[in-house]
Amino acid sequence: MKAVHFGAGNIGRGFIGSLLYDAGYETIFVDVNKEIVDLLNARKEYNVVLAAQSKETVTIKNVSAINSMEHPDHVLEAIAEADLITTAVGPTILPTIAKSIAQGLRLRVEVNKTPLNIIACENLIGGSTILKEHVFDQLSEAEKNTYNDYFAFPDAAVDRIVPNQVNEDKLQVMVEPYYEWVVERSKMIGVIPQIDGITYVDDLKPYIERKLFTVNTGHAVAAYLGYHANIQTIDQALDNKDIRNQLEQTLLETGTLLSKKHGFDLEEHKEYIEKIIKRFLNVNLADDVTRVGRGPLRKLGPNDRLVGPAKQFVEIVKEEPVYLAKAIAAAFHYDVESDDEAFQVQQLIEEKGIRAAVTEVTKLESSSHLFELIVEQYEQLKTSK
Ligand SMILES: NC(=O)c1ccc[n+]([C@@H]2O[C@H](COP(=O)([O-])OP(=O)(O)OC[C@H]3O[C@@H](n4cnc5c(N)ncnc54)[C@H](O)[C@@H]3O)[C@@H](O)[C@H]2O)c1
Ligand SMILES: O=P(O)(O)OC[C@@H](O)[C@@H](O)[C@H](O)[C@H](O)CO
Repeated sequence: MKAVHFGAGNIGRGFIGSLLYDAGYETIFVDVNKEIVDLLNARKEYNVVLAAQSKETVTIKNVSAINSMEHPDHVLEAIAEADLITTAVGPTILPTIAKSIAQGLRLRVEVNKTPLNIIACENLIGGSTILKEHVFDQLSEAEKNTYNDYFAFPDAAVDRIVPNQVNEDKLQVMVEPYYEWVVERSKMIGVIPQIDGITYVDDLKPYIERKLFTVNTGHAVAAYLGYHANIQTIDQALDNKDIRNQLEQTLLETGTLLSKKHGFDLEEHKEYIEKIIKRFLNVNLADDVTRVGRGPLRKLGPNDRLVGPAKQFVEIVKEEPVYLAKAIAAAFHYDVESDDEAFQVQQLIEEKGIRAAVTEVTKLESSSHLFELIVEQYEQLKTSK
């Protein structure tokens, strides 16, 4: 069995590649990073190290890679032959890889008319559905009809903290021991892949919202407030009493929303929160706040981990999400120079002011209470810099 995985980065090698190997797949990574691609092809294996005291190491074999800049035609051939396609490139890269996926599917319908599942493993609600839209934008009306019969894009939620890697061995990846991969079975086509570690569910919405609005919302709180307080890593941010309290209160807001919206038992959900906080406290990860805070333009988007639950909290819980508002305000203060999205947000604030920036980035109505709350918190944080 062959899997083609787009993105041989942290989650690609450290999580998806590892589970695919355990399930007996030969994995062909597609990436634009020449150094990683060349190393994968030279060695055909790499190590995954658990960020625990044991430092347990597993060797992932049966892998190779294609540089999509140098050999775009090889990518198409690999897609034509694949039994499964997965991605972990980051939400903003999906439109780019959609072009080669569309061309690969075109070749596939000529040479290998078998069903294929394409699973986007990104931190994004409806990630595979969005990828499908980008792929279908490349197709004619006639092609769309045919391709719907052969190709499926089941949505997924992936959870494993994989920090930036600082290993001498460029292929080695250190990952936390915990992982969860949930895939929407009802949207799949053909034979369901037998991969240990995948939980199949009929409706992904509750699972992706629980993951994004707890793990990633909590992470964002620690990252943006940690950065504001000149703290370097997520575990260190949680050692700060105020940030820890802000994180717990924010997750109580999203927890209240999730239990009201999806019927999660609030007490059980609090245990889920506790487990996540313990994962954040893992000192072996040394997870930099700038990795977790990366891409604030995306993270401040209307449906992402901060504004998404804040809006829904107002609609469903019918109270003011004061802690989420503070986290959003902190994200607007995130001014890491090397982060293109942070630069864009800061430039927007400088040129048009915070009110216009909040409107443009979050798409919130400027007449809403939530909007005022964010601006108010933004001004307050200014004084504590
Ligand atoms: N790291 C984590 O803890 C974690 C956990 C769960 C989900 N995710 C999600 O997984 C995705 C990837 O995150 P990551 O941490 O692995 O990032 P990463 O930067 O380590 O990996 C992304 C990889 O994609 C490659 N890439 C960029 N453009 C490409 C292109 N056009 N074609 C093919 N490959 C391309 C990059 O070279 C890189 O190797 C994101 O959506 C992220 O939200 C990350
Ligand atoms: O990957 P991002 O940029 O969407 O979010 C940063 C982190 O919150 C994220 O990578 C987590 O480590 C991961 O989602 C844990 O499963």
